This record gives sequence, structure tokens and C-alpha cells, in this order.
Amino acid sequence: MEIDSVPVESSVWVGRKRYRALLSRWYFSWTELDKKNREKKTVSVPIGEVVTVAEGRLEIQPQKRVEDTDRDFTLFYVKRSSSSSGGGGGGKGPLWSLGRTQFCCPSRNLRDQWVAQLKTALKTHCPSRPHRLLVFINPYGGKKRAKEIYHSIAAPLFELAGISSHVVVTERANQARDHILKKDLTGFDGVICVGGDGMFSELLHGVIGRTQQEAGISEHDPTVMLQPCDLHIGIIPAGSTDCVCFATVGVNDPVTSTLHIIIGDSQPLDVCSVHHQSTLVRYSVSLVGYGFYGDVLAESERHRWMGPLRYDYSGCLVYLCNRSYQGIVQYLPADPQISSPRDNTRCLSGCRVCSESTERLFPHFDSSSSIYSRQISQYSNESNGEWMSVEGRFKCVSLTCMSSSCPRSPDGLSPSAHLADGTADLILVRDTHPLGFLTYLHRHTTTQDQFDLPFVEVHRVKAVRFTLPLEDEEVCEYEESEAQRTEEVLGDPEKPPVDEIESCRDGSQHDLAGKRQDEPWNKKKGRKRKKKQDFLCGLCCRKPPTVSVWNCDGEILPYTEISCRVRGQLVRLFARGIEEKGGTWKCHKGSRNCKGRCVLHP
Ligand SMILES: CCCCCCCCCCCCC/C=C/[C@@H](O)[C@H](COP(=O)(O)O)NC(=O)CCCCC
Ligand SMILES: Nc1ncnc2c1ncn2[C@@H]1O[C@H](COP(=O)(O)OP(=O)(O)O)[C@@H](O)[C@H]1O
Ligand SMILES: [Ca+2]
Repeated sequence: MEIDSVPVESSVWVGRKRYRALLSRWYFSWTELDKKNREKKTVSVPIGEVVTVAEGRLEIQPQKRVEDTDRDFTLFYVKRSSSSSGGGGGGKGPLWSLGRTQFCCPSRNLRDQWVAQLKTALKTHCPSRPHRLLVFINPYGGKKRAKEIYHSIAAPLFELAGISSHVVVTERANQARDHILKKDLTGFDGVICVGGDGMFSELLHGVIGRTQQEAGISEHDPTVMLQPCDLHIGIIPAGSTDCVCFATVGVNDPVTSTLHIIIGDSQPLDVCSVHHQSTLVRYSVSLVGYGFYGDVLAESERHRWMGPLRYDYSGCLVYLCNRSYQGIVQYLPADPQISSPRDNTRCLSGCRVCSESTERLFPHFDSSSSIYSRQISQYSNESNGEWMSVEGRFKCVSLTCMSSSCPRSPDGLSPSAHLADGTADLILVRDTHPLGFLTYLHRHTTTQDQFDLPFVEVHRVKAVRFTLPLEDEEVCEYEESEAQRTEEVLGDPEKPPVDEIESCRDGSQHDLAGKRQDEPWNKKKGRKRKKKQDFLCGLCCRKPPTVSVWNCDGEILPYTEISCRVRGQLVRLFARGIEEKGGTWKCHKGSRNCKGRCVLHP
């Protein structure tokens, strides 16, 4: 074995078998040798996927040393296994688990050299790993298991990897967002949510808002370029839909996500800013949906006690209502030469379309250039093009920056959408007979093409505007004045809660800023009010409503007429996109900064 030069090599034992261990620039591998020194099986771990190395024979959970001889060391690393689709974390990508191998060296000196070399390799090749994290746990999300998931799964792994964390268990909605917006974040390398898409959305709003505040940029003007955010967001899934996690990692599995955070993976993500007139309403990464998805969300809030099942139950109810809504949808098409929502490709880890988009979105950007030059270039790109317009009656209008795959729909709303290409897919489902719409919905759960239906169209876009035809505008104006009132009330804790405001239609105002915004859902008072809302609910109304509501990543928007704009690669997640099963990605530079010029090693 040689020190301070690569490769490093020696004999080691794993159990009773003899191996040749080798540390090269990017990999640590060990090859089994038979009695005649012939090579048998090799296990190879990229340095970027080593979690930690330690002297002795280590176990985690409980973390203790067993049989500590002075010739042993233990390697912890990412191990892949295929995932079955359809539940229990199963999905499109491989499940990750913590691999552990205990090595025995011929001498103590050699053991010390191995440990030192591996630690140096980790420091050199993985400079972007987080050391300190700010973690928000929503104890009420999903099946209410977030605390348990964090403490039994994520925390021991962070501790093993030497990551320290400051944990906040939320006591109200928007606490995580406000914390990120207002508190001192010095020393944190990332913010983590343990919860669902709603919790992720809080972190998203906090991180984007904070970054713009610090850069002195107003978020409200849709034509202003936003500053890309450097603080990474991590998601440990413990929610109801877990769409953002599923679509960026390939599974909704807490161990897999924790390991992505530990090794400091970095996945840029497109964000859609939603505006009403010249005010920012919200940001979205997965679904901005009107019609069916808006109605399902509005309905589901009344059944939150059901947990994740509330969406299935509400989905059935809303489907049976067979509603459709008038609207005018205008959109700014993306360049069709680059990609199309029907090109049957998949955005996978190291995606070429996304990495080429980085250069297109930020052509003048390199590590030494200013971020401001990124903004200017993106701005000029997006103002190009001619707006298109579609008017009609729709079952649903959906806009998604990513595939929005989730356990309910493993290929997602738009299976060929890209995570970081600066575009979103606009899906228009025109009014059709109930069976036609059921076929459309059902295809989300199979591999059949949901766009191959005569009443469905899909466009890759950079921006979208939604307006109501003239006759519906009156209703809308009424709703907007309600919304305004809602917002005023929300901002002032002295005023009465918003859910006391009478709803003009299916009670959706309840969601604008109902109890969910400020109190845990299990408060008795909240339940009582909800009962009243149920009675008023649009599903029981004789006259169907003329307008729906917008579902923006699981939050109901207070406006019907909105405009949306895609902000290419505005945030970064601790993720790497969906890995193709049966292969691991090797980056020619080592990991996150390769901008996708990677090759797949089966
Ligand atoms: C006959 C079978 C019909 C199945 C239809 C399946 C369609 C699934 C598409 C799902 C898209 C999901 C987009 C993500 C939305 C989430 O942001 C949002 C909030 O999630 P959470 O914070 O975890 O509660 N979830 C939804 O709006 C649920 C939509 C479910 C629609 C059935
Ligand atoms: N302590 C809390 N009490 C009430 N609401 C909360 C609390 N913490 C977070 N929230 C809100 O709960 C909503 C849903 O949380 P989420 O974790 O996404 O679960 P789910 O996936 O089940 O919807 C989020 O919009 C978030 O703002
Ligand atoms: Ca996109």
C-alpha cells in the first residue's frame, strides 16, 4: 500500500474471505480472491456514495462498537435495491439503504492508513456535503408519523455521518416558512422538511423569499428575474402525496431521501411563480390545477381526519359531480426543437435536456461570474415568443413544472416533463362524458398515454394566463373581494378567524386561510365549524358552481384569474433525479457539478 498516491491497494479480510481492496480516484472497491489469488466478485462504491468510515467494527442502531480489534475498520455507504412500484416507498427509482462492510487488515498500521486515506478521499471529493442542517417536522402531516420517522430513521443516519441538526417541531402552519424568512440561518448548509408537499412548499417559499430579500429583488413583478437560491432543500417524506420527493428521487422512502441529503446531492428545480395582477400569490413546483384537482383539494380539506385517503375519497365524490368550467387559457410555448411533452422521453438523473438548459438559461454563468448575469440572460430568453389562446369548457386545466409522479400515479401528470429545463407542461382536458374523463384519470395509474385522447391537449410552455369569460367574471370579482378580506384577516391575529367568513359557493374559502393555516386540525372548534361547512358544501348544492378553485401544490389559491411564469432552476434540492434501475451514475467530475455530462455505468 502506498500513501498519498492513488491508487491505494492492500489485502483485507471480510469475514473469512480474502479480498484485494483498492482506492482509486473515484471508487473504493474490494475484489474477492480465491486460494490461488484468482479474482472473483468485485464490489465497487463511488467515493461520493461513502457515508462514513470508522475504526473498529461498528453497528448503527444502537450505534455501538462490537468486537473492537485494532485491525478493523467499517465502511458505511449507499446500497441500492430495486423497488416495487405501488407503495411502501416503491416507485420508479431504486431504494437506497445503508450498506455496511467490516474490513480486517493485516496490521493496525495498515488499518490506520486505510481509514486516513478514505477520510481524505471523502474530504477532497465531497466538498459540498452538508455539515449542519435546519430540520422542520410537521407532526400532523400524512399519517402523523413524521416525528417517529425523523427520530428513528433520519437522525441516527445524520449522527453517523457527522451531521449536526437543529430540529423544530412545528406548532402551526407557516412556522417553517416564517422561520426561514426571519431567523438567522448562518452556519446551516440546508433546510429539511419532514412532512408532505405542503411542508415542502413552506420551505420553498421561505428559501425563495429569503434569497430575494437578501438580493433586494421584488417577488411580485412577474417580469423581474429572481435570484437562484443557494440554500438546499431536503425532503424526508412523511406526507400524503409526497409528489415532490417521488418525482425528484423516484421513491418516497425516508432512508433513501436521508442518504441523498447526507451525500450532498444537488438537483436544480424549476419553479412556477403564480401572480394575480401584479402580486405574487404563491410558488409551485408540482401542480397548479383548476377544475378537477382544485375541487378535489377543496373537498379533501373537510376530510383531513382520513389522512392520505382523503384524496381518494374526495376524488370519487368530485368525479361523480361531473363538473366542468369555462375558461380562457393563454400560453407562451417553449421551443419545440428542444423537447416536447409527447416525445416519450424521461427526465432521469443526469438528464441531457436539463443540463443543456442550464447553459441556455444561464449562458454567461460560471463560478467566477456574477449571479446577476444569470438573471439578465434568463429574462431575455423568456420574453421571446407569441402567446397562444384556447377558450372552452374544461374538466381540468393543469400546469406542472415536473412530471408530478407520485405513488398514486407512478408516471405522473406529464411523464416526459423535465425537472430543470425552464419549462412547464400545460394539460387541457376539455369537457367530455364521464367515461372519457375516467379513462383519462385511469391512464395516470397505468403506462397508457393519457394525452392520446381526443379531448386532451398538452403544451410545453414558459408562461400561462387564465381568465374567465365575461359572464363568469362577476362571480370571480365577488370571490376576489372575499379573498382579499381573507388575506387581511390572515395577516392580523386580532381579527376573527377566516373560516367564519361565509362561503359563496362550495366552502373553499375555508381553505384559503382556515384553521389549517393557524391551528392543528384536531382542535374541536375547527371540527365544529367544518361540519357547518360540509352542510354548505357545493357537492350538496342544487346549482353547480360556475367557477372552480386553483390547487397550487396542495393549497387553494384565493384568486381565479392568475398568471404563471416558469423560473428555470430557481431552487436546489438534496436529490439527483430518478436513477435508472440497474445502473448507477458516474459523474466524470465526481458528482454534483458535472452539469450532466455523465455516463451510465450498468
Ligand atoms: C381512477 C383513478 C384516478 C387516479 C388519478 C390520479 C391522478 C394523480 C395525479 C396526482 C398529481 C399530484 C400533484 C401533487 C399535488 C400535491 O402537491 C397536493 C398536496 O399534497 P400533500 O401536501 O401531500 O397533501 N396533492 C393533491 O393535490 C392531491 C391530488 C390527488 C388527486 C386525486
Ligand atoms: N403544526 C402544524 N399545525 C397545523 N398545520 C401545519 C403544522 N405544521 C405544518 N402545517 C401545515 O400543514 C400542511 C400540510 O402538511 P404536509 O406535511 O404537507 O402534510 P400532508 O401531505 O398530509 O398534506 C402544510 O400546508 C403546512 O403548512
Ligand atoms: Ca420543467
